Amino acid sequence: MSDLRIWFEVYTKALFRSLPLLWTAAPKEIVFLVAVTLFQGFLPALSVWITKLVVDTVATALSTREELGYATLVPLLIGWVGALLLQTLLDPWRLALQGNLNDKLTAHISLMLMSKAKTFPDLSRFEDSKFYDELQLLQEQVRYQPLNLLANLVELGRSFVTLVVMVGLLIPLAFWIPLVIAIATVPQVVVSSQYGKTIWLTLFENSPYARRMQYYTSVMLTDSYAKEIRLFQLSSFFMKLYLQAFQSLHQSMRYLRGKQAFWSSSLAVLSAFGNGFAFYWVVKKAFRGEFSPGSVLLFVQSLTYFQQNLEGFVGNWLELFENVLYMQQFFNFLDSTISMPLSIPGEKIPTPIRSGITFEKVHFRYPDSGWALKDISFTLYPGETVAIVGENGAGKTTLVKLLTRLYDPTKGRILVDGIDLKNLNLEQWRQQITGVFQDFGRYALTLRENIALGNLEALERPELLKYAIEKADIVNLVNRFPTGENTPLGKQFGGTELSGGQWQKLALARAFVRKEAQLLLLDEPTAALDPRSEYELYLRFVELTQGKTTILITHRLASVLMADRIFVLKAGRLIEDGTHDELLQRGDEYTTLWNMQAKQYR
Ligand SMILES: Nc1ncnc2c1ncn2[C@@H]1O[C@H](COP(=O)(O)OP(=O)(O)OP(=O)(O)O)[C@@H](O)[C@H]1O
Repeated sequence: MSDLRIWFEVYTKALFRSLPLLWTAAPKEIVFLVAVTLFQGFLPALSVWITKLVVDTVATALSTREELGYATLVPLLIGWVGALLLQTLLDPWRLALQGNLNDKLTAHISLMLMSKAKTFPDLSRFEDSKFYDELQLLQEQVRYQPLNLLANLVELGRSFVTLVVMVGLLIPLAFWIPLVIAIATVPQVVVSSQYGKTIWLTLFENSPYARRMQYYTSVMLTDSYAKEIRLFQLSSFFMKLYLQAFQSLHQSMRYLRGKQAFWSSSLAVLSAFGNGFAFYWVVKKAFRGEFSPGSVLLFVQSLTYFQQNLEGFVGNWLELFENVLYMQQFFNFLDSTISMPLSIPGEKIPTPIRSGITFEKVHFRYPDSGWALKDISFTLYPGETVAIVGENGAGKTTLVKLLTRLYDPTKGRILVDGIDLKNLNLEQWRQQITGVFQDFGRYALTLRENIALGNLEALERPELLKYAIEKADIVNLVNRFPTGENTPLGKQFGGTELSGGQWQKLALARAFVRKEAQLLLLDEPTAALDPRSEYELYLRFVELTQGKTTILITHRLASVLMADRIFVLKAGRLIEDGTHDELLQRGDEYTTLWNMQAKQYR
């Protein structure tokens, strides 16, 4: 019982928190929707009442053998047709209002989701699969859950109005009739609500399956995988995986939905008995002449409306349940604390950095994983270029993630001119960094915007854009397009598709457009470039990195010759540190790697 009470409290809290939030999204549409729907709630009662009047007038005329005059009939006819017409006329307007409301609610909630996501400064949330599952579910259902919450609430209101008016019509005949029918319906409401809750929670628990289904669909239906799917003939394989995930999800849902339907339909029999009994009672009374024919008609119609609206009421109540649970999950997301402690406003960034960036016994492990970095200590001196080499999985990219504070070290510290990175203002720190990640973005925007993402000022400063274009050596590429910098890129919205290497050059331009950054991070920046482009880029390397502290991660050892120092990482440890010549003289890991590559060229 106390469990039920807690549940009820959580539910009502989420409901009442949702209302002001939805209200701010579209107050005008909500007012109109409520007004139209509630007004529609009165209309059935109006037509039932007019029908009764018509029947009674006809019956009296028949018994007294009087002529029915137009003066009596026409107002009744107008009233009856008017009520019917209003109901039909208002429906399209209600639908149009709901459409507009849905657009606004979806945009409002989606923006709130994005605003919250913006407050996560690190990557840990996005790499936590449970959290990611929940976020996906919220995002998928944003198009209908908030709207349905309002629609169901308003419908509840409408059904309630109709119910109250029908009760008003029924009570003069027999006060106990609505009471009996309502009581017979209560068990159905309670049981259905319980199942509604269980079904939603099960859906939530099973969201990894739902996400897998979505993933397999995207593998089959998007262009990113189209080549391999066809070459390796993988369609059936992915469809099988999809079916497996579907069956796991569907099995538990089907069972619960079946149970819910069984109990709801069984309990519906109870309310049918209530109705049947009331019907028998009224017809008997009419036979005895205690009720007029109009009253019998009024009774039968009111009872039908009463029953229909009661069912509608229960249905809306159940759906509302699911909608509120969605909103509750949404609020859980909004209330989730940020995963990284931030120093606000934080200490100012030394400009320029004078003594350097120091890693002091830094250890790092990803959540639920082993150590990715162990006991790393070094200093990056201002203006120097350090190349980091090492096998796949050695920890090179992780090191860059710590430097950009996409994660904090698990143990140890990173110091910038002696100040702990955690105490610096994060936003300002990131403004000091530029670079190219291994998995750089390919945005479906114009070429100009793709570059300016590195420094949005460039949208208004053509000279800055020109500077980045020249530095990344893409003047010819830009000039090749008739629309130049304004050429839309990416296939998503019908833009021009670039080659892998051209995209990478664009990513380099994006890095260079952040001209004032002190730190340049290049994680495999030439992996997709042709030998000539790569050669030309490295020829200008000194000029490109002028005035910046640079970290270059690369597997092509020829390019590390540009570096002042080379770090060799192995299984998360920094095992060697020195110039190319020093490391070759030492004859350890670096020498082995160097000789392996040199042999290939020979
Ligand atoms: N998001 C993550 N969650 C858990 N483990 C991760 C994550 N990213 C990387 N790792 C693990 O951390 C280790 C270091 O990975 P990292 O990406 O830093 O290697 P790398 O040296 O950059 O490799 P590569 O040369 O292949 O790019 C690897 O064992 C990897 O499996």
